[in-house]
Amino acid sequence: MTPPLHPLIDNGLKKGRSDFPGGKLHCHCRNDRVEVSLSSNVLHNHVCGCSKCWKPKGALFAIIAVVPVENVKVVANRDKLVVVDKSAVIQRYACKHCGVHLLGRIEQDHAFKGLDFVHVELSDEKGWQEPQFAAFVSSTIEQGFDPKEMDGVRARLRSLGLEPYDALSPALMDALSTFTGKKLGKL
Ligand SMILES: N[C@@H](CCC(=O)N[C@@H](CS)C(=O)NCC(=O)O)C(=O)O
Ligand SMILES: [Zn+2]
Ligand SMILES: [Zn+2]
Repeated sequence: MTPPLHPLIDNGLKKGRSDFPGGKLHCHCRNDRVEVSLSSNVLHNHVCGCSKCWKPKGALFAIIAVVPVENVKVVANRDKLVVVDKSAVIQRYACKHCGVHLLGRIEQDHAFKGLDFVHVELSDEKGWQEPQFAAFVSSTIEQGFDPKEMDGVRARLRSLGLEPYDALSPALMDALSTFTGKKLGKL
């Protein structure tokens, strides 16, 4: 028995719609919810096992995607947002009351600058791009997950169509290395 991975995928993946126009994300507060409006669908949606991405209680993975910053707008209760770790590459803005991460932004020179990181499960709308792969799978061990159970977790991810990686997907790793190669003048 594999443990719950994430409520959005535990009962199988639901495919998104290519014509999905975006929607609103909101935090988990009962009142005065922080709201973020996205004016497009997301890209590169994936599950992430790292310790920094916000995940719902009991889930082994986060589900996280990117969206161009110009398509992202905080539309309600922005004053409740705080940066979780100012030293991180991704500045993750969390609701200081419920702890949910509403968006992650990269301010420094970086391959992914210009893309915000968001969790589509914070939306009531259906049609968001479904997860495409699993990232930072081995990082779950750092948070206490039994290394002996990793084969089962990877098999379960594969059965859902989510190829497991211990960093990002090859395409995203290539994008990061292309950026570095150019910066170093090697490309
Ligand atoms: N093993 C580390 C990996 C952390 C990590 O590198 N996370 C990736 C995926 S979200 C990243 O890009 N982090 C940049 C950041 O957190 O700013 C952990 O679990 O904390
Ligand atoms: Zn909240
Ligand atoms: Zn992560």
